[in-house]
This record gives sequence, structure tokens and C-alpha cells, in this order.
Amino acid sequence: MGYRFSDLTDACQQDWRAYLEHDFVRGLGAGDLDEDAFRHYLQQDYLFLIQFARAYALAAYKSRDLTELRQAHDGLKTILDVELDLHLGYCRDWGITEEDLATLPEARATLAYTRYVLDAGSRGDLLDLRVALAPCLVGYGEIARWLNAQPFTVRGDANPYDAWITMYEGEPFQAAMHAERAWLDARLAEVTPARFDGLVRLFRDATRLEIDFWQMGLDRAD
Ligand SMILES: Cc1ncc(CN)c(N)n1
Repeated sequence: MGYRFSDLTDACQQDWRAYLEHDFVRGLGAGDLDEDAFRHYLQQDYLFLIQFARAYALAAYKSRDLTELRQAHDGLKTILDVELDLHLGYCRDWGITEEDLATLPEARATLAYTRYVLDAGSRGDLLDLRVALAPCLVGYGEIARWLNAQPFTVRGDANPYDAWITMYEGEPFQAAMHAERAWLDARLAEVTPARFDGLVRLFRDATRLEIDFWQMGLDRAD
């Protein structure tokens, strides 16, 4: 029997849970996250999304057929039309202008994570790249669902971060996440144990870099 996406998360369960249930995430759910930490995260996430849009363009380049090309195109559209659009509106609400964003220096955690994924994708094939991208796409979809199941999560106007949860629990993002899981399930079913071990390393590294990204927000680190 072949591998599935859940075998990747099972192989690094501790890091995966530390990412999904990070203190930053808990603060978003409870609504008591420090506002400066959120503002710092939002700004860096804008820079992050630009680099991840480039990674989906790389996925298009690495695609072998029309289906994969369309999936890369959908991934790029999800980032540009769903996340970045909402993100810019959200930044405006939080007093961050597009000029502020244009001149913003990248924090080390942003640099490390985005360049790691772009490098993994350049060196490897489409499966390497999409495994390195999976903590981002699948992770945020799962975080929104996990938050909704937690007793401490506050929804509605009483939580200043409610719109953030709404974006990731919404249909466009959840649908993109399910499509990605289905593609990864199909491709992982074909790989050898040695190939799977290499993919686990990529997935674990990217998951740890997601943890560092949350921590960068909490610490307001540059
Ligand atoms: C750091 C990070 N990781 C994931 C996502 C969800 N695309 C995001 N916006 N930012």
C-alpha cells in the first residue's frame, strides 16, 4: 500500500501540532493576541505571500501536463485573488498602507522560509515543491478548523482577528486545501520508502519554518 498526505503529518506529529497550536494561533482564536505582534506578522506575511506566489509560478514551470498547470494557476490565483486582496484590505484596516509595505525589509524568518521553499522547488521536481508548500496551504486550512473547535475561540465582533479566521475557513481556501491534499495523496501513493523519507525531511523543515514565522510575529523579530 502506498503513502498518503497524512503519513507526512504522522511522521512529524510533534512539529505539526506545535505549528497548528502555536501561542500566536491561540491568541488569534482567543482574540487577545498583542496588536503589535499581529501588525508585524501581517506586514511580513505580505512579503511572504509575494514569494509564495513566485513558488506557484515555479510549480507551473515544473508541471508535466495541463492538469498540473491548471493546479499551479489555481494556487497562484488563490494567493493573489483570495489571500493578497483580503490581506491588503486587512492591512489598511490595521493602519498599514501599500507604501509602507513596498519599502518593508524582509525579516530573517520570512527570508529563511520563502527561500527554502523556492530552493527546494528549484532543485527538486513538482512533488518536492508541492510537499514544501503543503504546510502553508494545508496548515492554515487546518488551523482555521482547529480554532473553530476550541472552547477558547471567540467569534464575531468581540474578536479583532475574526476576519482572519473567516478567510481561512472560507470555501475558496478550504477547497484549495482539499484539492491539494487529493493531489498529494495520489502522488505519494507511487513513491518508494527512500523517496518518502526525503519528502518527510522537506515537509518537516517547512513546518518548522512555519513555527519560526509565528514566533517572529510574537517576538516582533526582524
Ligand atoms: C507564513 C504563512 N504560511 C501560510 C499562509 C497561508 N497561505 C500564510 N498566509 N502565511
